Parts: sequence; structure tokens; C-alpha cells
Amino acid sequence: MGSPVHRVSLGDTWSRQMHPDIESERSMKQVGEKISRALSGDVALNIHRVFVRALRSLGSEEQIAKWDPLCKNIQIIATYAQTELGHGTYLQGLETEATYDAATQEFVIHSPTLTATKWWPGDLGRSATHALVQAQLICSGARRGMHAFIVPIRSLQDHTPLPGIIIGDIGPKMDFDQTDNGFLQLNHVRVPRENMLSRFAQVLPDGTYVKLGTAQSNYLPMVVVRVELLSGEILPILQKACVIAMRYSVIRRQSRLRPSDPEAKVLDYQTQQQKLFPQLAISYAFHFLAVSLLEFFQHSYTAILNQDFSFLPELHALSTGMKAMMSEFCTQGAEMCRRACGGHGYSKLSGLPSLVTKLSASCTYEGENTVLYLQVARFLVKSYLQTQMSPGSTPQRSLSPSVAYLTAPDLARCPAQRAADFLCPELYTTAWAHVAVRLIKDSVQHLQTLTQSGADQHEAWNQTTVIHLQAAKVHCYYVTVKGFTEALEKLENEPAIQQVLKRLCDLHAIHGILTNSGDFLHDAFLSGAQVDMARTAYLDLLRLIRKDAILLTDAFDFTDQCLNSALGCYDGNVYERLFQWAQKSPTNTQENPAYEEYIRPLLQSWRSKL
Ligand SMILES: CCCCCCC/C=C/C(=O)SCCNC(=O)CCNC(=O)[C@H](O)C(C)(C)COP(=O)(O)OP(=O)(O)OC[C@H]1O[C@@H](n2cnc3c(N)ncnc32)[C@H](O)[C@@H]1OP(=O)(O)O
Ligand SMILES: Cc1cc2nc3c(=O)[nH]c(=O)nc-3n(C[C@H](O)[C@H](O)[C@H](O)COP(=O)(O)OP(=O)(O)OC[C@H]3O[C@@H](n4cnc5c(N)ncnc54)[C@H](O)[C@@H]3O)c2cc1C
Repeated sequence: MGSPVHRVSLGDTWSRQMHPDIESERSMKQVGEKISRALSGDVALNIHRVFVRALRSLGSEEQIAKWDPLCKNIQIIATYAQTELGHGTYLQGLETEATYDAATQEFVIHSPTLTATKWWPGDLGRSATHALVQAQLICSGARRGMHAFIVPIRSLQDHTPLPGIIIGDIGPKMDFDQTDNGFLQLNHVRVPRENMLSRFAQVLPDGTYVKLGTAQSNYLPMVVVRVELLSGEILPILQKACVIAMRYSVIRRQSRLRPSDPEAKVLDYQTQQQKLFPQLAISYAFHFLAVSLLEFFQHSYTAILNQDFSFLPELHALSTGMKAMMSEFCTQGAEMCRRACGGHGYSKLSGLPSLVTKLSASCTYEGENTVLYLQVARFLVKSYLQTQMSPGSTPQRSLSPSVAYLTAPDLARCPAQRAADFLCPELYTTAWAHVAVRLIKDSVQHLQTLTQSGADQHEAWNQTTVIHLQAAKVHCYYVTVKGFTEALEKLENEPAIQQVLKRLCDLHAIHGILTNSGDFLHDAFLSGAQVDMARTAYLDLLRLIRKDAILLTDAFDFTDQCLNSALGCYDGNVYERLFQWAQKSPTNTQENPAYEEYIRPLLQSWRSKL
């Protein structure tokens, strides 16, 4: 971990004295340093731009050898242009066309309608010189579905749009002001045959179409980016929010626990702990899950690139489920951290509002969350039906490991007899698996009831998607609980940090049980008394985690510059920074433009009436 002196924001003009309230929280600093090293096992890849990932997923070796160095050396600036004005989710509905012309061995890329306009791609508005355009391939008189084409869009000489290209910025957004998301219309733009990325499909010079992968091979870049977004983009934002809110909560003193006491650190209030500690716990759960998913991804991705697609269904289900869950929970968690900082949390100087608005976008980009959860549901239904096949029926691929619980022994009742029983990873993992199985089974039964009563399968699916969504969300929560417990098992040689992290794992599992207690009470798996036991264990965990809270957030090892927050600096000098940074606000360094035009005339008119 860097020394404190390297953490204080540059340009601070007061003493570097550590605030005593935060210094007193770091008595066990070496535990925090050990935890930080455990987290450094994170294999988060740097999030290359989406284009580079798509090129490496869909391009032939020759195409990668040609275009990758041009990207790396910034000889071109490339964007990933898939979403259109009229379609983002439904890829089969994309309208941009790529029609093969055998006479010239070129593709003619065209936007046939207004809604075919590419809309949203990052860097497209003003920066990109090339676009990876996802378009419906038309060759040998047939439509072949979505394929990827590299299309030059701006001159490398003077950056002006090339012939047939209408391009610009889509206008102001909720955040990401630094990114020029743009629009692109293509008017019969010709590119050579070699510009169709051809790892999984080729068009021969005479227009013959050769499929080398599956129907969904060209969806691979989305799987890659979803996995990398988790630890590369989404999770660090929640971790930063936790650091800021936790440090502020040991500096902020407000009200008294007892009339005779000094004002209390707000983190000593149980309700403040209940706001922040579940966010801290889930950020650790997501960390360990992202690490294990990345390992699974790297293994699967290598196989897929070698035309072995056996891992793809589970990889697709895991990547969509974790992207949906992490973006949803991280967005909610960052907002909770912001609210836990009171008025100063609403100040942009806290750094928290922009974390919330940035995370909010992650619920939409790279796949809208509901749509992705329903992809998980589709996988769960298929997996459940697989377990119901009669033993002698046609051989099926083995059940994917992430749904092995579908065939594990199930308990009808939770065996917990006292609060401490809820601190047992096996007990709460089994509890989560029980509810997941029940909801998946319920969703399948509702679907089958409708189809057996004569409903069209697509209508039956639509009429049961709310139930499927609930099952998918519980499955994803189960995956995070199981992933966290498995990560803890690997820390057996570090008992000190294993104990500290186990409390977070316990809290994460029980927090989910208490906030979804209806799902556990529904079939009497838990009794009301057992929910009370779980709450007792939960409240005691809050008390125990309190003493490690600062160490657990220091362990994320963000510098002050990275946090960019007057509330979250390592030394805790919150008020000095707020005051100093506020004085730097442009409105404080300029003449008040409203005075001459509005305020003075107003005051004068009032004075003249006195
Ligand atoms: C600083 C911040 C940086 C942020 C950078 C963010 C940049 C953002 C970039 C973008 O947003 S790029 C655009 C992203 N767009 C999407 O993610 C689109 C989402 N839509 C889809 O993924 C698909 O259209 C769909 C929703 C999955 C539906 O697909 P489709 O309608 O074609 O088929 P289905 O009938 O649903 O499924 C058929 C079959 O295909 C399987 N499948 C679907 N997707 C994938 C995939 N990605 N990989 C592998 N397999 C996939 C699906 O499971 C079905 O399989 P079976 O069940 O039939 O076996
Ligand atoms: C900040 C940002 C950056 C982006 N960057 C890029 C980029 O670089 N390149 C790129 O190509 N795209 C990019 N996008 C676009 C993004 O990928 C799409 O917006 C996203 O895939 C969602 O698609 P959509 O906008 O069509 O939403 P829609 O699908 O229209 O969603 C609207 C509503 O319809 C619901 N819905 C849609 N389909 C179904 C269904 N089958 N079942 C149930 N409900 C459904 C959704 O749940 C949602 O509630 C970006 C978007 C954002 C916000």
C-alpha cells in the first residue's frame, strides 16, 4: 500500500496531519494490508475499448495482425457500432445492411431507414476514424444475420467524414460527458471483402457463404466485454463509493449516543452501519466472483476461439447474470453510500454523484439488465428441464456447474436452532439454493401450465417473464454467496483475514435473506422465529464489522487522486478540503454576472420605493 503522504491530494495547502478520528480506526493496519494483498489476486484485465475486444473475438488471425497494431499505435481510432436508433437489444432487428457485390468483391454497407442510423457508439461523435459496424449480411441472395465489418468513416488526412458517411454527436447525456457517443448513417459505402471479420464466417470471392461457428458466434464480443466490465469498470465504482462514505462516516460527528457523551461518529449508529456494511460486503462478494468468472472466461474463451462452443451457454448465462446483478446492486449501493453522507454527499465535491450516474449507465449499456436476466432465466429453464428428462432419454450434455444445485439434496426445512447457526456458510448457501430451486421449478410449472392449456409458447413465455425474472435474480444472488464462501476456503492459511472476510460473507448472505425473507418463508423453509434468529446474527455482525470498516475499505488501495473526493481522502481532513475546494469553484473566482443585470436594478427599485 502506498504511504499516506502519497495519498493526500496534490495542492493541499494545510498540514498533512492525519485526522485523529480516522487515525484511531487504523490500529490494525497490517490486517488491512494483508487483505489488500489478497485482493491484488484480482486478474481484472484492462478494459480495452470494445472495438479491440470485438476484433480479437471475431477477426481471423490475419485481420487481427492487420488492425490490432493500428489501434495500439493510435494510427486509427475505432468504435464499436452495433446499436441503432431503432434497435439496441433485439439484434435480429438491426437494419443496417451489408450486401456482397461479387463483381467487385466488396460489401455495400447501407442504412436503409432512419431507424437504421447507428446511435450511441462511444467515440463515434467526433473522434473515431473507423467503425466496427454490425450489419445484416446479404450474400448469394440470402440474409445471413448479424456480422461485423470494419468501415473507414473519417479521413486519416483531415478527419472529415468520408463519402457516404453522415456522422455526429447524439447530444447531452446523464453522464459520460467526456465520451462523444455518436450517430452514423451509411449511404452505400463500399468496403473490400477482407473487411468482414471472418473467424466464424466467410464470404468467398464468388459470394459463397461459409459458416464456421454457431448462430451466436458473432455475439461473442458482448460476452467478452460483459465479463471485463465487471472488475474493470463496474465494481471499482462501488468500491470507491464505499471508501468515501466509510471514511466520511468516521469523521462526521453528529448528535450524541448518550446526553453525557461527545457527539458520535455517525458510523457508530447501527442504522449507518446497516446502510454501508452490506455495500462493503457485496463489493467483496463481487470481487471474488469476478475473479473466478474471469478464470472461467479465459478457459472458455480459448476453447471458443478454437471452435469448441461447449462452454458458451454457461459463459453466456454467467456473464449476463453477473453483469445485470453487479450493475444493479452497485448502482443501488453507490446511491446508498451517497445518501449516507447527508448534504455533503449531494455535493459534487464528494465525488459520489458522478459515481452514481456513471454506474447507472451500466444497467443499460452492454445489454439492458432485464433482457440479460431473462437470458439467465432461459438458461435456468433449459437446465431444469434437463434434470427432469427420464434417465433412458437421449443423452444430454452434463448439467452446467453453476446449476449443479438443481440436482443436489434439498432440505424442506432450515435446521437452524439459534442465531449462531446462521453464521454457517453451508447453512445459508443451502438456504439460497433451496429458494432458487423452488422459484425455477415454479417458473417452469407456470410456463408449462400455459403451454399445456394451449397458449402459444412465445405468449406463454411473455406471460411468465416476471416469475422467470425473480428466479434469475435469486439464482444470481446464490452464485455470489457460493462464490464468496469458496473464496474464503482458499484463505485457510490466513486465519486473521479469513475471519474478517467471513463476517462480510455472512453479512452478505443474511442481508439477502432478510431483504427477501418472503421467499424463504413462502414454503416454511424458514419460520418467523428463524428469521428473527437471522436478524440477531445480522445485527451482531454489524457490531463486529464496525471495528474493521476502515481497514476493509483502505484495502481497496485507491489513491486520493483516484477517489477525487473531499470526503474520502486518506487523511480525513474533510472540512478543510470542502472549504478549500469550494473556494476554487469558478463562480467564486468570477464577477457575479447577475449583479449588474438583475440584482442591482432590483435592489435599486426596492430602495426607490422606501
Ligand atoms: C467507461 C465506461 C465504459 C463502458 C463501455 C460500454 C460500451 C457499451 C457498448 C455496448 O453497449 S455494445 C452493444 C451491446 N448490446 C447488447 O448487449 C445487445 C443485447 N442483446 C442481446 O444480447 C441479444 O439480442 C439477446 C437479448 C440475447 C437476444 O438475442 P436473440 O434475439 O438473437 O436470441 P434469443 O432467442 O434470445 O437467443 C437465441 C440463442 O442465442 C443465445 N445467445 C444470445 N446471446 C448470446 C451471447 N451473447 N453469447 C452466446 N449465446 C447467446 C441464447 O442463449 C439462445 O440460445 P438457446 O437458448 O437457443 O440455446
Ligand atoms: C452510456 C452508453 C454507452 C453505450 N455505448 C455503446 C457502444 O459503444 N456501442 C453500441 O453499439 N451501443 C452502445 N450503447 C447502446 C446500448 O448497448 C443499448 O442502449 C442497450 O443495449 C439497450 O438497448 P436499447 O437502448 O434498445 O433498450 P431497449 O431494449 O429498447 O430497452 C427499453 C425497455 O424495453 C425492455 N425490453 C426490450 N426487449 C425486451 C424483451 N425481449 N423482453 C422484455 N423487455 C424488453 C427493456 O427491459 C427496457 O426496459 C450505449 C448505451 C449507453 C447508455
